[in-house]
Amino acid sequence: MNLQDQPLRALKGIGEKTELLFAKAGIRSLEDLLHYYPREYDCYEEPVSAGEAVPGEKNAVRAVLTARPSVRTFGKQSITMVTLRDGGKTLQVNWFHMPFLRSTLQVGKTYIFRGSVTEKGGRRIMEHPELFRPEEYDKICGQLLPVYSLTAGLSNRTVRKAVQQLLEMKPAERDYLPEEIRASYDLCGINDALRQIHFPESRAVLQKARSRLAFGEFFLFLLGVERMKAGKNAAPNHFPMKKTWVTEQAAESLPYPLTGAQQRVWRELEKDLSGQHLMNRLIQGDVGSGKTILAFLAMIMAAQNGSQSALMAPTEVLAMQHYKALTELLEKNSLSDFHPVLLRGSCTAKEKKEIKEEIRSGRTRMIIGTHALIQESVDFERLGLVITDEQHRFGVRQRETLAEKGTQGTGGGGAEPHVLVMSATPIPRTLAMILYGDLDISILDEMPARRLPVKNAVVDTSWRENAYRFIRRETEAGHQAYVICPMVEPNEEISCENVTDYTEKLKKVFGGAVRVEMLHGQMKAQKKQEIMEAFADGSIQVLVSTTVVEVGVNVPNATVMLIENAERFGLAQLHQLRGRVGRGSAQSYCIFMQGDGKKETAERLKVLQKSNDGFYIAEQDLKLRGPGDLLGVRQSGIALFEVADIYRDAELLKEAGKAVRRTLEKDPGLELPENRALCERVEELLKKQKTEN
Ligand SMILES: Nc1ncnc2c1ncn2[C@@H]1O[C@H](COP(=O)(O)OP(=O)(O)OP(=O)(O)O)[C@@H](O)[C@H]1O
Repeated sequence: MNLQDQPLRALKGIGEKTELLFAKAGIRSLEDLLHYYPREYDCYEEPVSAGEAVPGEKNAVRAVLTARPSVRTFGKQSITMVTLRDGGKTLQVNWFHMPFLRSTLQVGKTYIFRGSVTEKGGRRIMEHPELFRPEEYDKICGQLLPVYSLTAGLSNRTVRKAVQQLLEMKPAERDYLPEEIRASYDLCGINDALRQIHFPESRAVLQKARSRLAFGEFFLFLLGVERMKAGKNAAPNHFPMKKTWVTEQAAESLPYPLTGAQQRVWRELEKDLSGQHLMNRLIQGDVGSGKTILAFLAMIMAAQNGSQSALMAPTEVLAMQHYKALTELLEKNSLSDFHPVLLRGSCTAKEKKEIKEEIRSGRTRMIIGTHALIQESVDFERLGLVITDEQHRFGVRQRETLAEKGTQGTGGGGAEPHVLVMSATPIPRTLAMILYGDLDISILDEMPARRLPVKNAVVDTSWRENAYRFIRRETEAGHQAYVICPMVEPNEEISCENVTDYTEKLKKVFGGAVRVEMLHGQMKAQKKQEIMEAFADGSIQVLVSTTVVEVGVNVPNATVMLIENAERFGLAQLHQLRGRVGRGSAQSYCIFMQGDGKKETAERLKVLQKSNDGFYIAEQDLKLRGPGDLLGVRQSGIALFEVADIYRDAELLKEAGKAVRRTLEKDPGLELPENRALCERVEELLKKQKTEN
């Protein structure tokens, strides 16, 4: 029987009206119903006597009805009441709008009353309980019963009954998970899982069913991603680039040697750019691992091969910094002819017009910008490489919009460009696959040599004066400091530090010897630029800032980071902020100042004190925040799965990733007979995704 074609009316007791209600909840066929998983489970407790009922909890109370219920009416409202007695104790039971109970309940009979008990003025009251005959209750006692998400008019009982009927028809689905995978991960069959997810025999069995379904969802998704990637990687390279000695020369001109990881990733990039297929790659590296230079080398390689490249940064501050660093690198290597330009929202109309003309005519080969690159109508002459920095700040859609611009090139280059994405969000590889599904992943897992790990301190506000003394000492030694505040200006409703007042305060604390300035997102671009430049060249010693410096800002001479109201930031964000120091060879320090005095905050911040490793911190953040949101990961991941949860099931996700790799190693085209069901299912999934986009 193909459940997909079977309407709900095939079930007894479901008519047109109920069918419409089901449709509102998205259930249109028996197949939909089978996969409409419960939101939670209700466990019918062992009944207790009226005297034993515990306030604050749900109780099932077994009692003999000793008197007829009384009914009180107030206009159209009514309350039906009985009093259950047990020794000297009483329990009052109330129902709303059910006056008929007065005639249906029989004195002298035993009933089970099930509901939440409260205590008011020394009296225990059970409000609006479910009512059962003992023999009826015995049948369900101890069982886990499903609770479904409902729409108005559709009761849980109706859905439950419909599912029960459906399961009695013994629907049999073909299991898409190959036998061998099921055996090695100890997973039950799909039909067992479906039955048990609705009506589990026990909590243990329910857990098994859940794991099986979650694993299956991850497995299918990851396999789909691999197939999609294989398709994308097959796209021809419209901008084949020859390897060039110019990039080697640029790398050699740096004041440091590339780390082993940088060299490895650079070789991967070179291979992609010169290969037969289009590049779609993500570079993932912890803060300060040196991603930027790889982007610059790729841009140089593109320019040397006659293509334009565009680098899109998430903030103006960062775009300016990249522009400056790239310009210096080119000058040093006599490559200024590539003529880099900086396009940002705050350029004047005249500037924008000139820059756009340079891009359109092909005079410039390198374009750095912010969102302006996609917002403005920029025509590229021959866009061969698109780089987005800090991908989580942009959506996938924005990355694609920029890439699409390449296909409209004016100089005959109108074809899909290479795509490179850089991210400092350290997340496990499998999770990265969910977020950046269609990209190949390169990981920079080595920090530049001669970096001393940042020393951390978690303190409360009583330590502030010490912190200032410490900052003064560091500035006297020729170093610089950041102070981060959560707010720009004072706000009566939120008590936390703000950049405006704090800057004034520090100016007074440090006097004229130390230059203190502020930076925040609401300042004019010109002012921001001046401040950043003055901080970068060392003429400002202390920069009081909001989190605008969080991503990518690079001033290696800064050695102190003081974060006020550290409790207001997530661990991953604090790690990013800390990443602004420890970028040079001097010892750096990060002071997390806690303003809320809470023990939980101190515990959370200790994770940062313990480790400087972004991957470890991201993992702890995932664990601690549970259903929180790590830089938008949840939002992007949540809609994909019905049972699986990328946080709670992180381990399963990892295992599913391994299983996918194993399956594809054995059978890359999914052509073996045992993988037929799997292949069909994945194709279905990909087709569905395509039509949804
Ligand atoms: N191999 C290296 N050896 C020493 N210093 C390096 C090396 N590679 C890069 N650097 C320097 O390290 C600093 C950080 O590099 P970069 O800004 O590229 O880091 P990032 O990975 O982009 O970090 P973030 O995510 O914080 O932006 C820069 O000052 C850069 O010049």
